[in-house]
Amino acid sequence: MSATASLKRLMPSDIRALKGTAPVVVLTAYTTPVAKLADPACDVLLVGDSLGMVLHGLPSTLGVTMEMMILHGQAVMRGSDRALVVIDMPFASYEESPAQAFRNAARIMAETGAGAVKLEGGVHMRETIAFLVARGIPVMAHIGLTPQSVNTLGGYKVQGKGADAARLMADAQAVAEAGAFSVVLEKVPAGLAGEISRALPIPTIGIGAGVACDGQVLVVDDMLGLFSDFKPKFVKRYAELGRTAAEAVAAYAAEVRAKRFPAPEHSFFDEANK
Ligand SMILES: Nc1nc(=O)c2c([nH]1)NC[C@@H]1CN(c3ccc(C(=O)N[C@@H](CCC(=O)O)C(=O)O)cc3)CN21
Ligand SMILES: CC(C)C(=O)C(=O)O
Ligand SMILES: [Mg+2]
Repeated sequence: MSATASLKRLMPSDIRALKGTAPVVVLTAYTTPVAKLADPACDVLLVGDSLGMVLHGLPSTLGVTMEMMILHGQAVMRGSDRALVVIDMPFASYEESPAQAFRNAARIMAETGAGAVKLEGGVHMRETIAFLVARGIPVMAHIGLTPQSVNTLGGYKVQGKGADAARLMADAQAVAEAGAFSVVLEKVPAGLAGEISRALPIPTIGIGAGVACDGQVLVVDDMLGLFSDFKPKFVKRYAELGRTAAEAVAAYAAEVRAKRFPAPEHSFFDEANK
């Protein structure tokens, strides 16, 4: 993040306009330091509700609260000045009614300054997405594997296989028609994701949805090798920071125990009192 915010931040309309020109690069970010390092390379920083599992040790995303999303959203805004920041609406903050969704989305926008929210659901969220967009809140949709519905989906399985393909296409068409500026496709067969991407006027952002999507997203801790509780097939590790960090911690512990740390160069001395 530069001290003088010279460049204008990307807006949902800019992301929408990338369709057919350049792939949309999305990573999650939950903190200021990670936002600082990801902002120059990414188009969108997603404050995902995956932060509940990755940062807070929750067993699923269902326990994530509005307060958690706003706190981490504020941290990511402070660490970025170029990428569009999109904040996940947490479980039970939008499903009840369009009015409930607007109240909570407006609070997220007002308290963080982020440019858009994301919510899970297709055909059944059509009315809610249209309600938010009509009232000034840009929405990124999320269909396919929607982790907040893990209990009704029966696990983190591939979605849209066989006869379910038509239903997923209907979800995609519904969120686009409702006014979403982009849609995440999670754990969808690559062929179907390509078909959806060609059919929609808005960019599709894939995670486990193949290379034919208009953009890609990964959880940053997964691709850096920092989160190792599970490794889905769709994750590629671009670094092994978890291993590097564990080795550094072990070296520190050994040096403290051996009285090799701190060395004189890490210590202070008073020449008057030796
Ligand atoms: N760190 C992280 N990365 C994610 O991609 C992610 C989250 N957390 N939390 C929210 C959701 C949940 N997601 C998931 C969770 C599990 C699988 C999955 O493929 N699970 C495998 C087991 C993988 C393993 O344990 O190695 C499965 O068969 O269910 C996929 C996406 C995607 N999202
Ligand atoms: C993986 C992305 C799409 C997400 O929803 C999250 O990080 O919560
Ligand atoms: Mg999410």
